[in-house]
Amino acid sequence: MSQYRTFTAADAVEYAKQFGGVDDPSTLVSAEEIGDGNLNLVFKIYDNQGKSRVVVKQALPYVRCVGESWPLTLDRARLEAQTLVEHYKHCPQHTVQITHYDAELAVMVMEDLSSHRIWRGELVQGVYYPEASRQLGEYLAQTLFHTSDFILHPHQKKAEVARFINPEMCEITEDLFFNDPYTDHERNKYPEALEPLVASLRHDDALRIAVAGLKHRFFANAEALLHGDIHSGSIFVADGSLKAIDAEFGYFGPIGFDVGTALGNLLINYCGLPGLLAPREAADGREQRLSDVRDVWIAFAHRFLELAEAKTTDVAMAYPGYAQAFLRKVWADTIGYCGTELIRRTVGMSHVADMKLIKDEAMRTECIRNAITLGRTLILAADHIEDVEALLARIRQAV
Ligand SMILES: Nc1ncnc2c1ncn2[C@@H]1O[C@H](COP(=O)(O)OP(=O)(O)O)[C@@H](O)[C@H]1O
Ligand SMILES: CSC[C@H]1O[C@H](OP(=O)(O)O)[C@H](O)[C@@H]1O
Repeated sequence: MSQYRTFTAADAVEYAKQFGGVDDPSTLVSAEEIGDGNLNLVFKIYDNQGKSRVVVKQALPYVRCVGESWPLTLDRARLEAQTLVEHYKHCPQHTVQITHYDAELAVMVMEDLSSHRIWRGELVQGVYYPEASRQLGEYLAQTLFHTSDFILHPHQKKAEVARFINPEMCEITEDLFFNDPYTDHERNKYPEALEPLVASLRHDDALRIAVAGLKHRFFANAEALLHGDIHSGSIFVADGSLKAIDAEFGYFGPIGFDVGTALGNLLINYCGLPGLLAPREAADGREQRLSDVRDVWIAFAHRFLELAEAKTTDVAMAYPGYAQAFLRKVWADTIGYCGTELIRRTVGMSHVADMKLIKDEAMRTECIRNAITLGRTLILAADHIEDVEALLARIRQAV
């Protein structure tokens, strides 16, 4: 018989007293459910001084933002905890620490990051963290390199691919990224005025073939243990600090998917800023986003190459020039997946604050139009954009 029950705040406090790793558990007295994501319950546990001490996160047996009509595997809590534990091993400075996990209850206890703020919230308000993009590139390079064939023994790699098989969560991505926005799906949501543009996506053969290729590589290319949903709402920032959370979509997939998702969210912000801030601040913010895109890629690629040079264990893959050749493919994937993130966040069901918070309806529609147009441009041009400077030029040209 399963022990699973959905936690109340009181259950979360009791659980934290037992498994929170707090010196004096009797000081833990209350909990607040603060989940604002699409899927799970998240409780902050407070002590008798009103200070939050640890976080307890529990998976629900369904998609929170939809309800019980969309059941979802509880095993996602295991996948999230194990992905974050694995990433923490390779990049502790930029990964939230998971201190306890329970499969039966689909619960994990983690480090409280109340001293940080969710990056998306800061980006929409125009608050700039100059080190965040470089730190994100570092997180991506360390976690993706150290879980790839460059370094893992082939037997270990295959065992890891099996441990992180994540079919139900991958199916959500497969549908929401690569199917829904390109079909007339009931989950899609976009301003009526954009119907002709959205309809044109469905009938664009070159686009549909490029998206099919990206989906095929998402199915087939087990290159590294991805975070699987590394958007700006899954990243906490503070002065000089960045921490990734929320890795329940973790599985072995194409490296460019993680890098592209990260860049895609910076570019959604780039497209939304004119509707969020006054003209001068919006222009400055857009320049910062472009330099963030450059910094993420450069930090990622430099560190990945450095690690490949120093630590590659496979004889064939260690041959001089191979890592550079591999990164050229990752670059093309990155641009393509970045484009699909822009489109799925504006045409599909999972909209984000960078667009939702734009008050003026006409302006919001224009910003969404720009994001869709940019997404399409990037998917179509992915194999032809030489380097990051050429990418920035394309973005400026497109919107
Ligand atoms: N370790 C943490 N410390 C403090 N707050 C957290 C922590 N983890 C999550 N949160 C808060 O809970 C919210 C939802 O968490 P998230 O992991 O994104 O849930 P979901 O899986 O439902 O998307 C975050 O946006 C953040 O505000
Ligand atoms: C039906 S899940 C939709 C969407 O929600 C996830 O995001 P988060 O867990 O950060 O709220 C993920 O991006 C999914 O694609």
